[in-house]
Amino acid sequence: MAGKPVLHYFNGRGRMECIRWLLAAAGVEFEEKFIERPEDLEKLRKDGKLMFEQVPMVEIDGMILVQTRAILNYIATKYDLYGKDVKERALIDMYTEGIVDVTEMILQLILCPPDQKEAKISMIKDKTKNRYLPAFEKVLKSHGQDYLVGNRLTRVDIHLLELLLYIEELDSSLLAPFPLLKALKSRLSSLPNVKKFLQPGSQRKPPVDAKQIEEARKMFKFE
Ligand SMILES: N[C@@H](CCC(=O)N[C@@H](CS)C(=O)NCC(=O)O)C(=O)O
Repeated sequence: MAGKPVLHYFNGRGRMECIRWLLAAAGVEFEEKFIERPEDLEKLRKDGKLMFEQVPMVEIDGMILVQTRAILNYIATKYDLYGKDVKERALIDMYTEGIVDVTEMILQLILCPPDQKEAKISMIKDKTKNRYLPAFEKVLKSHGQDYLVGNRLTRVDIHLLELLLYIEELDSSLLAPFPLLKALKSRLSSLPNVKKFLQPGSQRKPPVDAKQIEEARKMFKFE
């Protein structure tokens, strides 16, 4: 039997947190090998484990996978979280890309120069409130099911839950005008695997320490 997947990334959310979320929601236990110093990343590169010299990297089922989307696609397919047919999959992909657009804006906020931060937060709040959350509320209303696509849990519900938690962290009032999204959030939060991952210590917290942010920026050459 294959061992647990091993996740290689730094001890932060970044591009790995959605992978952690999806594995956890599928009820898959995983191990983490944190990249703590530039040498850790260099070693993975020298060992030929990073196809494009980048992380996230996941060792799973005898494969070494890189590229966040490819990793998520594999997990979603393997654990039957990718819809029942090509049409459901098309919707899942479309909704997922919208979620990625907002999630990336929020995650990149920590790397934003202090003098631009306020303007960026206000732009993100505006887009979240007026563009993205209304779009997902509308999907739930017209679809009339407990989940975003089809009538069972798929990866996109998990991606959206992760995003809703980040949005609440940014401003807890943003979700207020969206009753169907709030109901989805509480339904998903009570699923046993999700509930377990919501326990303190399972998810990564945003870095608060300026030194930690600077180190990550240097190590990963963030612009
Ligand atoms: N398209 C890749 C991008 C990966 C990426 O940019 N990884 C960053 C860390 S979040 C990295 O390894 N940067 C180091 C470098 O590019 O040299 C993905 O989605 O996985």
